[in-house]
Amino acid sequence: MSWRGALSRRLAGSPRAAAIAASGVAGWLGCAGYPTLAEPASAKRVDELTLRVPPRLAADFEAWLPSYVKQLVELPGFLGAKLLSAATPADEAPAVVFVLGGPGAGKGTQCARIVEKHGYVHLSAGDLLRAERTSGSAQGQMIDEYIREGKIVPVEVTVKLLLDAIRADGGRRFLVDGFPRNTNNLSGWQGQAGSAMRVAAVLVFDCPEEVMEERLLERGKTSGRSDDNAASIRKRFATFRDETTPVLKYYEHQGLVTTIDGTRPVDEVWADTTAFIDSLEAGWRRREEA
Ligand SMILES: Nc1ncnc2c1ncn2[C@@H]1O[C@H](COP(=O)(O)OP(=O)(O)OP(=O)(O)O)[C@@H](O)[C@H]1O
Ligand SMILES: O=c1ccn([C@@H]2O[C@H](COP(=O)(O)O)[C@@H](O)[C@H]2O)c(=O)[nH]1
Repeated sequence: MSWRGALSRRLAGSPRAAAIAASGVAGWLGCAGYPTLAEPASAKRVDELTLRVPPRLAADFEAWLPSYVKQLVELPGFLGAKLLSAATPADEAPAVVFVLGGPGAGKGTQCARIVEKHGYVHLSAGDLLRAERTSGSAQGQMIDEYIREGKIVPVEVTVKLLLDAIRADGGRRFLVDGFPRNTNNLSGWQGQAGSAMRVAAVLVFDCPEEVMEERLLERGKTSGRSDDNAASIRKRFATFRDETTPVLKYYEHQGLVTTIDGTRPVDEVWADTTAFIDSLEAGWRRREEA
């Protein structure tokens, strides 16, 4: 499958910008372990740029690569690159902060404090899935198996639960905790929620596996969670490393990621977390006043 997009039209007549964009795209695809750029833009005049993508990845790429490329060509120095359409939804759309990090990194703990101090609405994708699992719905058993195995539930299920919760709440500032977990989640979100929601930031809690494992085993003594045991924890770590890392890379390239060291005591992590939310809010206020 070849992917062709608006990039070529926007870059027509701007070979320098195209070459930079091409090497950026190729570098990123390479470092994510995906196939590299098939036809680098070396011609004097660039009318079209083609990326070859294996069929199993085609749907993912179609949904989110174009928006990534849009971000790329907006960077300063990309001479002549013009957007044909807005890269981000209107500012009026409800804002979402994705909260990511390995299992046990402290996402839920910090989110609870953000809710209390800053008034955000906290939606944990894992909590929504656990609630759906016990609701007696037909898909409950399927969700149960995925969670136990540390695998990622099909995106249609998760995005529907998230969007239903967002719409039911009607708020303007949401913390979406533990999502998107893989590139399929990302494309599903962009397809179903992309135009209605604004991803304002991605907050990542960084923590080594040994520390997270200790926390989860301790939590497992009382949590009642079917995946807080040594075997499931190992699988969850592997899923995070293999599937969530490319999502983090994607948002890093968009300049949306803030990483906080989650290894420290809760209060120290919180000091950085609340400072981050304050700076996010200050940025919004400045934009509103401008
Ligand atoms: N900074 C910290 N220091 C020590 N323990 C912590 C810290 N943050 C959270 N914990 C504890 O570690 C466990 C996991 O924390 P938490 O549930 O917030 O993580 P999480 O990232 O949301 O996990 P999961 O992805 O598995 O839901 C909890 O028992 C929590 O009390
Ligand atoms: O977007 C998501 C979020 C979670 N899952 C599944 O749930 C478990 C538990 O998630 P926590 O964030 O630790 O509560 C996770 O291991 C996945 O199996 C999911 O599929 N998609």
